[in-house]
Amino acid sequence: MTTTTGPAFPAVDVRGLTCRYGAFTAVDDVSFAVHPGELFALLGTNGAGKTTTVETALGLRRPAAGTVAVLDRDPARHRRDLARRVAAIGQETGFAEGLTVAETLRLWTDLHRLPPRPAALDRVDLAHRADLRVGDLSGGERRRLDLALAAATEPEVLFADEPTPGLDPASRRRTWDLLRDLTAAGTAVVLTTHYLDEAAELADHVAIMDRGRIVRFGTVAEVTAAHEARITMRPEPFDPLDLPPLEGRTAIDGDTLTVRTTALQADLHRLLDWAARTGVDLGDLKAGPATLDEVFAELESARTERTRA
Ligand SMILES: Nc1ncnc2c1ncn2[C@@H]1O[C@H](COP(=O)(O)OP(=O)(O)OP(=O)(O)O)[C@@H](O)[C@H]1O
Repeated sequence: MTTTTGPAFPAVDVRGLTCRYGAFTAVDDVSFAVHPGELFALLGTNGAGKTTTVETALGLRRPAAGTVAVLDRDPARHRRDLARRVAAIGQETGFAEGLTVAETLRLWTDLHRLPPRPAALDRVDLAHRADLRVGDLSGGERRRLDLALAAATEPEVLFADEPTPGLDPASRRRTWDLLRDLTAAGTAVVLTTHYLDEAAELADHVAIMDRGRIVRFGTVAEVTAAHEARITMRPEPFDPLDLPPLEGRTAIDGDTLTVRTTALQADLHRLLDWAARTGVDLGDLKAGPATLDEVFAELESARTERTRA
């Protein structure tokens, strides 16, 4: 856990990481650092290289080039040493089907030489399932057990690979709360997710990977601010020829006007001024920065255009 001064090194330090499967480069010169108490989200399309990056940080693969340090150690050489301090929850869970939930938790804490922690099940709302065999749990309950076990060890680093698919909204919220509790207690969390709302909700920093490379990095606000903001409205009465000059690009679809702009405030001001002068009603007016979804869509369409060219 975090000391009052904090360690001098990041909890996870990835520099120039390159991973290959034969001749295929799955991760290409990737660098990022995650500090204690920080949640870092690794986003990307299918096959972007997220799992390969995480597996390398867990010491399951060796890099073709670059370095990975977890708690200042090489995870491939110090896996056993790090196992007590680093937790991972993955897309596949490998529990003994015949044990009950409570027995599984007990076995887990024994393995980690920890005192029994039955309250760990409360944190993921599984206490009422304590006596059920793991084999009888639903898919979502298994994911919650996976998270409960990881959290019970109070890890210094947690790799959470897609922790919420298949969870109902309440369980998803509870998982988010638990991840927040862990970071508040000083755990460095590396989250891989396809849910952009999850990243926007939880992450201090995000990196978007595309075909092995990090193509965007920063806080969610920084990543979205680098893309065009959007203003939409249904002006009434609406004569497109009467619009004031704007810096952004306008598009009209039926009675809806959309403006994509890098000058959100200035263009909004011009539109409000125009509406006040001309008596136009700006129905359903919405204005805001790009969302992570829109950033993804833009990256995707830029990629499609490059492929076509
Ligand atoms: N064992 C392997 N042998 C060959 N290629 C592999 C192997 N494992 C992964 N790959 C390829 O490496 C690339 C990166 O895979 P990876 O699983 O890291 O992506 P990901 O971002 O986690 O994807 P997803 O979001 O679909 O889980 C993909 O193109 C994948 O097909």
